Amino acid sequence: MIGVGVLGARGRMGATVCDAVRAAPDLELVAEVDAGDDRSPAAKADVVVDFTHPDAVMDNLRWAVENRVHAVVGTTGFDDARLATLRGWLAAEPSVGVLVAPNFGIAAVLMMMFAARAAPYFESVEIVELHHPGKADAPSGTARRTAELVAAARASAGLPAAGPDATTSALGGARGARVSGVPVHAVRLGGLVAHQEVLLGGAGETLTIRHDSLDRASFMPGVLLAVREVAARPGLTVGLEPLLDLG
Ligand SMILES: NC(=O)C1=CN([C@@H]2O[C@H](COP(=O)(O)OP(=O)(O)OC[C@H]3O[C@@H](n4cnc5c(N)ncnc54)[C@H](O)[C@@H]3O)[C@@H](O)[C@H]2O)C=CC1
Ligand SMILES: O=C(O)C1=N[C@H](C(=O)O)C[C@H](O)C1
Repeated sequence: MIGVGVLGARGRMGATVCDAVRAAPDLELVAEVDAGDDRSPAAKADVVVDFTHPDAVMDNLRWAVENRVHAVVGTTGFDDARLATLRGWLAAEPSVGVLVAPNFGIAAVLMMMFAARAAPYFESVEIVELHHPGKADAPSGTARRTAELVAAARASAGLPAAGPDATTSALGGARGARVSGVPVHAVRLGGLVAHQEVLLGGAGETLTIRHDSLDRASFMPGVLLAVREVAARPGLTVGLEPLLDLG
C-alpha cells in the first residue's frame, strides 16, 4: 500500500483526489490537509499530492522534501526560478522524488504534444485558454507550458515565436499576453471547467487543436499514475510525459 496525504484536501481538485485515492485498492489516504490545518499528519505519508495555491505550494514542497516525503504537484505557478529552487532542495535530499505537472489530463498532454509538433508548419500561432471563474491564476499553467513547447519547436525550425501582426492595440491586453513570445488569451466563464485551443494558421488554411476537461475526473488517472511512480524517480520530474509511453 502507498500512503497518500492530500494538501488542499477541501478544494475542487483536492477533494476529487481524496475520492480517487479512497477508491484505489493499492492506495491509502492517510492525511487530508487544507489551509489552517496542522500539516504534520502528512509526514507519515509516502507521497503527498499538492493542489493548493501558487502562493502556498513552495512552502509545502520545502516541508515535504525536508520530511523526505515524495510529492506529486498539480498546483500551478512554476517558472524556471521556482524549479531551480526545488532542484536545490532535492539536491540535499537525493532519495526524494517530486513530480510537477501543469496538467494531469492524458488528452491535455497529447494536445500539448500535437501543438508542438504542428507549430513549425504554420506562419501564425495563438493560444486561447478557457476556465471556470474560480481559477486563481492567468494564464493557466497548461497555456504557459504549451507556449514554451510551441516556441521551442518554432525556434528549432528557425521561425519566430509569433506570426506577423500589423495591429496597434488601443487598449492594453487586447492582444493577450506573450509567453515565450507566443500570444496567449485567457477566458473565465461560468459553466466551464478547463479548456484550451491552439490556433495555427498559414496560407489559405488553419488548424485548431482543442482540448476539453469536462470533469475533474479527467485529471485522476494521471495523478494516480504519478503517485504510483514518483518514488521510483528521485529528483525533479517536470510533466507527465516521462511516465507515458508516447513513442
Ligand atoms: N495540474 C493539473 O492537472 C491541475 C492543476 N490545477 C491547479 O491546482 C490548483 C488548485 O486548484 P483548485 O482545486 O481548483 O483550487 P481550490 O481553490 O478549489 O482549492 C485549493 C485548496 O487549497 C487550500 N489551500 C490553500 N493554501 C493551503 C495550504 N498552505 N495548505 C493546504 N491547503 C491549502 C485552499 O483552502 C483550497 O481548499 C491551482 O493552481 C490549479 O491551477 C487544477 C486542476 C488540474
Ligand atoms: O485551475 C484549473 O482548473 C486548472 N489548472 C491547470 C492549469 O492552470 O493549467 C490545469 C487545468 O487547466 C485546470
